[in-house]
Amino acid sequence: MSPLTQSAFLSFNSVSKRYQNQEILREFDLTINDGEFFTILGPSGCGKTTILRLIAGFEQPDHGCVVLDGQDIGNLPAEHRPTNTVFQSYALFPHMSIYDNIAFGLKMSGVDKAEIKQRVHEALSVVQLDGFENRKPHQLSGGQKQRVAIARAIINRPKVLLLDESLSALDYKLRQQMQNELKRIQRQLNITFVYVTHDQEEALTMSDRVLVINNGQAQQIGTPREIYESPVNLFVARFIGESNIFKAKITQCLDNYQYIAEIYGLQWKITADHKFAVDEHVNVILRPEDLRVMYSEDAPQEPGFVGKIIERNYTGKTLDSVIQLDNGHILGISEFFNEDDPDFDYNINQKVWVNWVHGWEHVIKADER
Ligand SMILES: Nc1ncnc2c1ncn2[C@@H]1O[C@H](COP(=O)(O)OP(=O)(O)OP(=O)(O)O)[C@@H](O)[C@H]1O
Repeated sequence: MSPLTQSAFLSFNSVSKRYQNQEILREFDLTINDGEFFTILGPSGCGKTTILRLIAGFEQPDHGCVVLDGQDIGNLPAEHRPTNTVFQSYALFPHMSIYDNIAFGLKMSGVDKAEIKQRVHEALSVVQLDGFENRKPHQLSGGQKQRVAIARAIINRPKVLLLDESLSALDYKLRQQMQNELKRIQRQLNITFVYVTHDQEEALTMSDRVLVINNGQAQQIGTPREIYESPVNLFVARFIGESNIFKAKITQCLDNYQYIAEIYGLQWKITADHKFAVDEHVNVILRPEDLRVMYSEDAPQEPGFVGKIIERNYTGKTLDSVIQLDNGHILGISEFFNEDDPDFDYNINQKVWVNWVHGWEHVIKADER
């Protein structure tokens, strides 16, 4: 099902929450759709885990309500909510077999043995750990422990699975594998996943939609592409990926949201999705891969910034350079190697000329921080 056809399933309606003197959320609104992979992304301490704990029932709102599948769950104890949480620490019982770890919740609820057996095997199959039931947690790798934690969390068929920085204990390669695994599991089970992370790459890779939050305030909610390509403010632009932010002034309004803007003394044609007026100040945001660089001696007769290479890093797929413009500004550039020029490189201090592909810029008001 595409996210566009899904309906509101979990919502925060004007929720406020404070701990002692610290206000974490104020009149916070949020809508999560049925069956979507929704990620809450923000810096440390911004309130991500608090949102998850409010859904799980480990915390109660001071004001406002949390509605799940049409029901206000504010007064429902955690153990009666149709939610389950996967913690970063796995929280497995070390002395129990994998089978008993996964069966634990069902045994406690008095489910009969034959059904437990069937459901444990189903859950192990979903996380692709068939045959591991007799091992103990210490006989598993980090990734396998994480799968057991997921199997345990899905065994009682929650409507919402909450995942708190669930992959951050894994090394880079394993984390990438588990990102694909989580997406596969979510699609297979078709339940709503709410995933909390401070890792923007993880958020972009896995999610149907992402909430970017800072200081308890929603900054932007959108698909990974919307968040990356059309950040609504400078916080989102800086938090998601790398950004080159040019301070600009509108000098002429053309048709169809096109403008001439002055940046560092040069006039540039820019396209925006807002109306701006002459003399208005804006920020023009360009990602490192949006900029074009040429050796100075090859520069065409077009407007361009001039500067020199002060750093160049080979990453395998790209050459990432830092350029200092003659006016002192610093730009980050990322260029993909391609068939025409598979070995291009720069020397430190090499003089270069920089511009960008017209239309790839993203323009926001100067006061949107
Ligand atoms: N039980 C508590 N009592 C008092 N303050 C708390 C409590 N739990 C969280 N806080 C504070 O609330 C703020 C938000 O915490 P929260 O755990 O929601 O942030 P987070 O975005 O998940 O951070 P991180 O990415 O570091 O886990 C932090 O300043 C934290 O210190």
